[in-house]
Amino acid sequence: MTDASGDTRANAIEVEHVTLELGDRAILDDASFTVLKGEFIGVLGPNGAGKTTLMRALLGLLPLSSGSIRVDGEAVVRGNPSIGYMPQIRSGLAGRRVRGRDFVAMAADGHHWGLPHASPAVRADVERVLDLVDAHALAARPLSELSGGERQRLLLAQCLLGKPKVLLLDEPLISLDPRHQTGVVDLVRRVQRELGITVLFSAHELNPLLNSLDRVLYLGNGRAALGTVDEVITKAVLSRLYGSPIDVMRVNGRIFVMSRGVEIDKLDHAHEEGDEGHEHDHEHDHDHGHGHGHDHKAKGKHTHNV
Ligand SMILES: Nc1ncnc2c1ncn2[C@@H]1O[C@H](COP(=O)(O)OP(=O)(O)OP(=O)(O)O)[C@@H](O)[C@H]1O
Repeated sequence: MTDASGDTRANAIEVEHVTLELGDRAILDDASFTVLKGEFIGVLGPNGAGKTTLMRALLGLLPLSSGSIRVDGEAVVRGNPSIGYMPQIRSGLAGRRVRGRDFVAMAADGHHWGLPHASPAVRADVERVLDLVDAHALAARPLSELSGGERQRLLLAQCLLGKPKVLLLDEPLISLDPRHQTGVVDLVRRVQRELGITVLFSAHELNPLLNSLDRVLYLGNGRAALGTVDEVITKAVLSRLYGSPIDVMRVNGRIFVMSRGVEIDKLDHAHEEGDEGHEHDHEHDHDHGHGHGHDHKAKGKHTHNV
């Protein structure tokens, strides 16, 4: 967003006419939107809509077919210290004996072997982030003894190393029960406000985020819509993004997005529950090679802040 004087300093992420293609498919097609500094954005959309792909583009891991992206005023670049990234991980950590504190330290730049080899500056940063997420009690325990919610707390601590200005959190709620989901969302919201940073938090369900998010970025059909819940979670906008008729129902403060009478979250993600074969384990430099079997064809022109 540019004000009358052309000042863009309040912008955390500027996406301008971006097209992102994987294989012969346009995941985003001429999408434009602007996230402001200090916003908590819920990133939603059907399976395969491109939530992970967008994050990878922001990290400079995926070339843009066209358009431009700026993060904190700068063109995207690999290894951008302004960005903290939590990849979508749903397994692999539970079996690890590494202690929480060492696990956090392993994410510090150049300190893949944990605390014993870390510099005083890294050690201090590890303590700072453990404090931020209130994880000192977890720091001495092995990951294998922690709950999913507690491991998420340490993953968040890792993302906060180096004082990033933007956090990209890819589906942190996956595999968590509703109580732990609420705990993770509340924690991210608290830390985000405390530090005044910008958060993109992807999820396949809107309701756990409803009380925390400032705006929603909804992806689908090659398009993106960014706005408040009331602006985006509507029959008109979602029908456009899904490419088929969508109904939106509000019941007791919760919102249900329905397609032909069935809740769409359940349709889209039913196969994920306990589906070991579908797991993602994204590392910064790994290819994102899983397939979903959805056919998203970009149609027409798209996306803007609504
Ligand atoms: N290397 C690739 N080549 C072709 N298509 C790909 C490649 N990597 C991913 N895709 C496809 O691109 C689409 C976007 O995937 P992405 O993981 O970004 O979606 P998502 O919104 O994060 O989905 P989910 O909710 O399942 O995590 C998917 O349909 C995926 O199968």
